[in-house]
Amino acid sequence: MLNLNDAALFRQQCYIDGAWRDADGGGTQRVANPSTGAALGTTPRMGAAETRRAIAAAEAAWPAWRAKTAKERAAILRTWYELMLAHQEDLAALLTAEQGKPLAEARGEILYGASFIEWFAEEAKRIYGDTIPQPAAGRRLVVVKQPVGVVAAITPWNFPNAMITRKAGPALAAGCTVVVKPASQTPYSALALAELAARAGIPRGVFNVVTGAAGAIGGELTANPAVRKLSFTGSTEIGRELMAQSAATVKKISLELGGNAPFIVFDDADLDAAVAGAIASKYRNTGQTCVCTNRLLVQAGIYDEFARRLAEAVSGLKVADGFEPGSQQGPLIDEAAVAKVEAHIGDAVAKGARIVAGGKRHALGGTFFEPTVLADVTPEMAVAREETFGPVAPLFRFDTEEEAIRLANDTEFGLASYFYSRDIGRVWRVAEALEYGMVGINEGLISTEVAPFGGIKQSGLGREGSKYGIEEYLEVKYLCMGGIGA
Ligand SMILES: NC(=O)C1=CN([C@@H]2O[C@H](COP(=O)(O)OP(=O)(O)OC[C@H]3O[C@@H](n4cnc5c(N)ncnc54)[C@H](OP(=O)(O)O)[C@@H]3O)[C@@H](O)[C@H]2O)C=CC1
Ligand SMILES: O=C(O)[C@H](O)CS(=O)(=O)O
Repeated sequence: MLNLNDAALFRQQCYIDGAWRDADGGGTQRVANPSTGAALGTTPRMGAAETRRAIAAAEAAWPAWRAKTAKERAAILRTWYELMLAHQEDLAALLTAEQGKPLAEARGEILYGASFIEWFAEEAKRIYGDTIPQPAAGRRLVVVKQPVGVVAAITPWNFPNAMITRKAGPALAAGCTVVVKPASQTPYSALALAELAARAGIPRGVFNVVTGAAGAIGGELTANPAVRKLSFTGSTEIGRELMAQSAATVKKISLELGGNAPFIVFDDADLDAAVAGAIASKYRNTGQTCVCTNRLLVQAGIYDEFARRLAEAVSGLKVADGFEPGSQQGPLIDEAAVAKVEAHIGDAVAKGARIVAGGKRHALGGTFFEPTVLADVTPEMAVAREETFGPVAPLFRFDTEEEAIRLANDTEFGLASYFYSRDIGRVWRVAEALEYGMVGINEGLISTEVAPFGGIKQSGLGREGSKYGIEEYLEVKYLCMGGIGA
């Protein structure tokens, strides 16, 4: 069981209108540790009725929350941030227990998640408008920005803390109120955030967490006209559905969806740096991030040496329960994730790829999997088109810069991309030619609260973090004042 310093952070009820609630019918859903399969506890299996009440609470809380000054909201958010830091160990333990990632990564996620609250506490005070030179005498034109209203946030299991704060931070800073539906596999991080929100002085109804039947909850969140904004992070498939469901009430929408990140290594790259970057980009969270490298495109002249060095480094990664000291690769989230990894490896090998590291379920059993490197991978293989979302690094070979760019862009996704080169001309040519929302240049880890995170094409809409992120939660209002005389 969990040994938290502050047991009150482990919550098995939903948080609605400032109170801890069970589902109307008392239904619950089991939450398990993906490493051991052991039950951690349950959370309420709520549906449309409870969600309606959460939305009503958020709507009722909105006028008072938006009426606070930016400085007042900033101070409360800052307190929430400081509480997250003070409880980092407990939040990290909850996260590793329910999601499986190594404790070191979970601690990092808590800091990353908290950084969005810190950042947007500051941004709250910088929501500026405009004055516009009047086009006609006697008028004055002004632009102001106002909060969009009640926000629905639906978040995935792979970053159960940071994907919530990356939405709630700007939303609350802008003066909006929020209803969160976390992933059913990882609800406890969200509920702990609600407990700390209450302690921080975030008023009842401003921040709500509902767990349960995704379709029913999502159906209410997307259909209820009181919800004016939907922010979703998860698969492209579900993102499309939610976008369609939101159309009837014309909601503002932000989507952070799937990816198929290329990682290009040119022959002028620093190979040690490229190997380190590939490890960081590919195997973080056991390959379960939307910005993980999904395809490695390696120039022919250095292909064999890069493959050798990468296979050697990957073979040294420690696969272990997230709580085991030194663990670098935790379990995959569930059996379906393992099945997808096995299917991608099987398809590639059947079509001529070679396994140069790993390649099968780990001896630990369960959903642990050997970190894997595949060589001689070609565009006909499933790994070229589908997001593996697991610890598999498929190596494709290319000859020319033009070929690398064509291969890299040959996907409906456009979230993150990476390349390694020390040629300044090539760096600018390739960075400008890649059709992605984000480009790592000689860097494998690029996510930060200060930069705009997001994709193009079918990887999503909008940006999270940075000065751009708060715009997603604001409406622009134009004031035209007449009758002012000469
Ligand atoms: N671009 C990005 O930043 C990210 C993208 N992803 C992508 O998401 C996928 C893996 O994450 P995963 O969590 O499985 O994605 P899913 O899209 O299955 O789930 C994401 C969230 O959506 C909820 N959900 C599922 N179906 C519905 C529905 N019909 N109506 C409303 N909500 C619904 C889930 O609830 P429940 O858990 O109850 O099913 C969960 O909270 C990968 O493709 C990955 O690339 C993941 C993280 C970040
Ligand atoms: O959910 C994800 O995969 C995150 O968006 C990736 S990151 O922001 O932690 O890099």
